[in-house]
Amino acid sequence: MVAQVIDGKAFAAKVRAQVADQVAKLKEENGITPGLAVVLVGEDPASQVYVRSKGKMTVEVGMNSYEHKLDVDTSEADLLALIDKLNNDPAVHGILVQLPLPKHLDEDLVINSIDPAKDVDGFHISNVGLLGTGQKSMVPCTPLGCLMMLREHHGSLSGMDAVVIGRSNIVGKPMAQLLLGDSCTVTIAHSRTKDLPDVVRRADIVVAAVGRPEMVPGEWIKEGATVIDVGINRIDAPEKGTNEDGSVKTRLVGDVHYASASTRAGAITPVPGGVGPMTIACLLANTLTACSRANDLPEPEGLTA
Ligand SMILES: Nc1nc(=O)c2c([nH]1)NC[C@@H]1CN(c3ccc(C(=O)N[C@@H](CCC(=O)O)C(=O)O)cc3)C=[N+]21
Repeated sequence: MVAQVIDGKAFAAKVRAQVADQVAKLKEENGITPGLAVVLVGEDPASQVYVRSKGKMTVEVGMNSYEHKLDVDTSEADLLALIDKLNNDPAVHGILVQLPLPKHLDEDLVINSIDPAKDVDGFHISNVGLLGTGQKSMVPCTPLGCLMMLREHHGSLSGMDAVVIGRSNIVGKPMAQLLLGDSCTVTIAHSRTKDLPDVVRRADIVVAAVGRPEMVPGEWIKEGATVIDVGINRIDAPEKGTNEDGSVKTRLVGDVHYASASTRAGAITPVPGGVGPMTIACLLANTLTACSRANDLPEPEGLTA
């Protein structure tokens, strides 16, 4: 079997177009422009690239983008003061603090100081609890994007066996909650799981989110299963030659060995061009959702869990 490629890049463009449509309507009918504030502490180059692309797409869908770049040795008090200001700013409907934070900052404390209604990452304990109990919440962007792709491909997920590899608060755990919400039978696997190959072999849906390059080989995948690859790993690619400075060129790979998995899976997301673009699209969708709720307007259709 040759897997159907689930084109996250194209799907994300569709989601962003839907967001843009609804933002235009909000402006026209209600005079409201959704605003997203992104806070970046420090100068990690990968984070800077990511924050720039988020800012660009935010503006493209017609929202206001507020970028706050803070020095790497910003104090916790100063960061909390900025968050407090954003919490109280009516023009800001969504707040994202780019993770990871420098080591001297308490990530849990910082995240939990964001107004849960503006927590477009869905990382605040209050949103985690609401999601876990099936109540209306802000849903983490990456798992939401994965869920949208799975629903689009399958229609109903009811009764399917799903395995989530990875138990992070950012992806694994909320992904498992969403799959459970759609009536899958969910297994969360991790580094201590006994016989991971066997666990994966039973799954109709495999979500790989561990951050280890190509750790899931095709042989583990059940014929016809749907594979969602959350990993974005940069590895050396000597076959591509060297850069001008003599360093070896690199390429992006997922947590799944794509070539072998795509001969067994029914459908698979590529890296790049799969989950990554959907994450950003869902961030914009969440900002629109937060703005609609803040103004007692109906939930944007098709953009929430
Ligand atoms: N508070 C917070 N929320 C986040 O959502 C968050 C974060 N912190 N910190 C960093 C990670 C990383 N992340 C990515 C999103 C999209 C792509 C993406 O679109 N990637 C492209 C490839 C980009 C390339 O070529 O390098 C793709 O997969 O096709 C990548 C990475 C969100 N993160």
